[in-house]
Amino acid sequence: MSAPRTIIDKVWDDHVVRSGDASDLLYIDLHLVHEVTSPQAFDGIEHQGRAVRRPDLTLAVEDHNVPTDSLLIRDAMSKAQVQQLRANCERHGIEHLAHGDGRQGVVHVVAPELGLVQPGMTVVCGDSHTSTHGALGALAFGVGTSDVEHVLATQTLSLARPRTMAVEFTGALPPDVSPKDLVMALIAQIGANGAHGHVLEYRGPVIRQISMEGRMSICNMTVEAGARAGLVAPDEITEDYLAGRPAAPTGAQWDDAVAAWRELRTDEGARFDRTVVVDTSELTPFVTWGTNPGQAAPLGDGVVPDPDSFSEPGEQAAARRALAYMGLEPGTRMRDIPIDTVFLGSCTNGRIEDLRAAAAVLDGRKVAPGVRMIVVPGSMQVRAQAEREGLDEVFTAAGAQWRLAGCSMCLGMNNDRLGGPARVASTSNRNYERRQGDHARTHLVSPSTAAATAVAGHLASPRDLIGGDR
Ligand SMILES: CC(C)[C@H](C(=O)O)[C@@H](O)C(=O)O
Ligand code: SF4
Repeated sequence: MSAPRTIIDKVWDDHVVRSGDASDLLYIDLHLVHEVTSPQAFDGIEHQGRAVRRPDLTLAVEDHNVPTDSLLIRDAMSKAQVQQLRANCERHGIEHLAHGDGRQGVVHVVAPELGLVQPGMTVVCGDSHTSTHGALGALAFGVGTSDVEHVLATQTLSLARPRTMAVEFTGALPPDVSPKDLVMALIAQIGANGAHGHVLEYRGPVIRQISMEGRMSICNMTVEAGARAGLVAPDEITEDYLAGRPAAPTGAQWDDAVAAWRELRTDEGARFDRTVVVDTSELTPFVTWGTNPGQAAPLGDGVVPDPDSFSEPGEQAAARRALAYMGLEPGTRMRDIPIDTVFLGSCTNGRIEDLRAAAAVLDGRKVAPGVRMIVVPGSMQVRAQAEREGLDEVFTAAGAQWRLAGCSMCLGMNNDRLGGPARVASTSNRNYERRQGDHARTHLVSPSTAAATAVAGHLASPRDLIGGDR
């Protein structure tokens, strides 16, 4: 009998075209492309007179640069980049979802909802949050532009075999703790670089209860722990999510696929290079106070930490710098931090369940005076579903703006970039300095925390609103 293997090793081994000492050449089953990291890659292959090897395994989506308040791209640079993507896709016969297409959206929301990502696949994209797709049991990596070129030309990629890490969420799951809070708690526990060089398998009883959307939020933020990728072994939740999606297999092929997916799990006794356990029983919603996703505290009783309380000099310096940028004083209770802007959206939390969670909190309530909230569905399909459920009306009645799909305020590559000083509660994944605007201070939060914060005008959880202004 062969030695027990992790699911990570199984997917890897299944895709090795050629093994080498330092790295293996892997076959790539799905290549996702967006306008920001692909222009030079297309230029590169054209310069060498090469064709795209498998246009049929490639999908392009416009997301980073598109405005979400209109279909008209006013910014000249954004327009040029989007037009270049369209021209490249046309020349190479690649399916392309343009701004205005009913399936357009953030690439990491779009590909799973079309059923393109399936268990056991390898997926790459020139984008760090490609890790999202691990939720479906795929090995999904973000790559750089030179790798995008390599994949376009050959449908393969040379990669060093990663170390493996098991992340076990154990314990009861408190009702107000969302998948976003779980992954923020993990990153706060191990640090923003704590999983460097690893691929994670999320395991244990808690992950089994979490929906596909929630698993995507968790896998999405895996890169914020420094990991290359993270995945969840497929189960019935995965099968139910995929059944009936446009690109999912049907008939006898579906039955064969499901039989194969059921075998796709870590063998008993397989060794991980590292194991991390996160006890979820005592968690409360998590929010960041600093300028990397690991600089986070529980909203329940958390305070802005004193930089001197960290043991490492590097951490102390990072905390000092973060507090200066964020304009925060040590000892301030997290829930006392006032907010003027709320962003609900992104590939972390722009899915239908995220919008439902926020709408449940906003229903019958109002966004606080002086607070601006924008709600940006992760895809046009999410937008349509939300409208079928009347969620858009809940958002607009509360005073929030209801937008088209795109990356929007997650990062400043479109006209949702914040011009002046702002303090933002954001459901996205990065709180780096200047990411949302030159003077923007970002606090990462879950969708329900974002909604409660919009109502309260300061960082707050839904529980804080009870007995309040309903
Ligand atoms: C623009 C792109 C390369 C970038 C990424 O790789 O993640 C962006 O999506 C982000 O979230 O910062
Ligand atoms: S939504 Fe944000 S994190 Fe996701 S791909 Fe777009 S910019 Fe990157």
